Amino acid sequence: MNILLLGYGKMGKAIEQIALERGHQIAARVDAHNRADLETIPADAVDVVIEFSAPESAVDNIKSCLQRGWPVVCGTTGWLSHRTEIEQLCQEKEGAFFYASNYSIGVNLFFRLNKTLARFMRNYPSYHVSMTEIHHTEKKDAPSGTAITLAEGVLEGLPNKQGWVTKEAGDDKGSRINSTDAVEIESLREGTVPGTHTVRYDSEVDRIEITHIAHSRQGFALGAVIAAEWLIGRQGVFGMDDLLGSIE
Ligand SMILES: NC(=O)C1=CN([C@@H]2O[C@H](COP(=O)(O)OP(=O)(O)OC[C@H]3O[C@@H](n4cnc5c(N)ncnc54)[C@H](O)[C@@H]3O)[C@@H](O)[C@H]2O)C=CC1
Ligand SMILES: O=C(O)C1=N[C@H](C(=O)O)C[C@H](O)C1
Repeated sequence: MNILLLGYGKMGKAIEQIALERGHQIAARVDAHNRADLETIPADAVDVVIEFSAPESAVDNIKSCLQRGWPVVCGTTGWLSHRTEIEQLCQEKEGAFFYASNYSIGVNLFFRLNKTLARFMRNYPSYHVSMTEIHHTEKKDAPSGTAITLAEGVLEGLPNKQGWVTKEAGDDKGSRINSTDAVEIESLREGTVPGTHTVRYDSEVDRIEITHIAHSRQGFALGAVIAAEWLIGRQGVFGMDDLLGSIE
């Protein structure tokens, strides 16, 4: 397939390498400096777009591609307040849009483990749930998209919790509630860490915790290419549960 890489930074380059290894072609590489080129690329030169750019550019990028009739696989985080708008545009254009806060298969297994653990903990209110995510110092958004998905999974299993809050300031980005009623998320930025997520349940006497550690960006990149292969020929709005469900 002919892939348009929209955003050619750390992830764009990792995706290019895996796409070439899997026998695909790169139709174009569009980054901030040549963003205007997007409008000049012939529509039939592109089978699918893989968009990994920045929180402030993702929405415009996705809209431009859906307007051109291109299927879009998006991994950019930090723009989800516009999700409904994008999903409506996709339906209106009869297009195809795939989003995941994390394309790694391992993280998606971890998402399922997290939901199961949260259901187990429902009857043990003496445990306080909190999360920590660690990423490289270039990361623009906090908490990470993955941490937000994990928090949503915890909230599904623990109906008494009322939202998530960022730990440092208590100035939540999810909902304005007391942190004892909420899932606390701590965001740390260290060196070149690709992505580490921990969910923990602490009581007076012990702690239960689960951690996913990405050793590199390879897992994210491979998942994004597999999602692009899967998306071609489909119409609608999709996520990793659709993809994994279809290959289980
Ligand atoms: N869903 C997932 O599995 C993963 C998501 N991410 C997310 O992907 C995004 C990109 O991550 P990285 O590649 O590490 O960042 P990066 O900063 O290395 O690369 C982003 C690139 O986008 C470019 N860019 C900025 N504005 C643009 C525009 N208007 N059009 C096209 N390109 C533009 C930048 O110049 C830069 O080269 C982030 O939001 C990150 O959180 C990262 C890893 C995995
Ligand atoms: O910015 C990153 O690097 C990553 N971003 C994603 C997120 O916000 O969850 C996924 C991964 O953790 C790496």
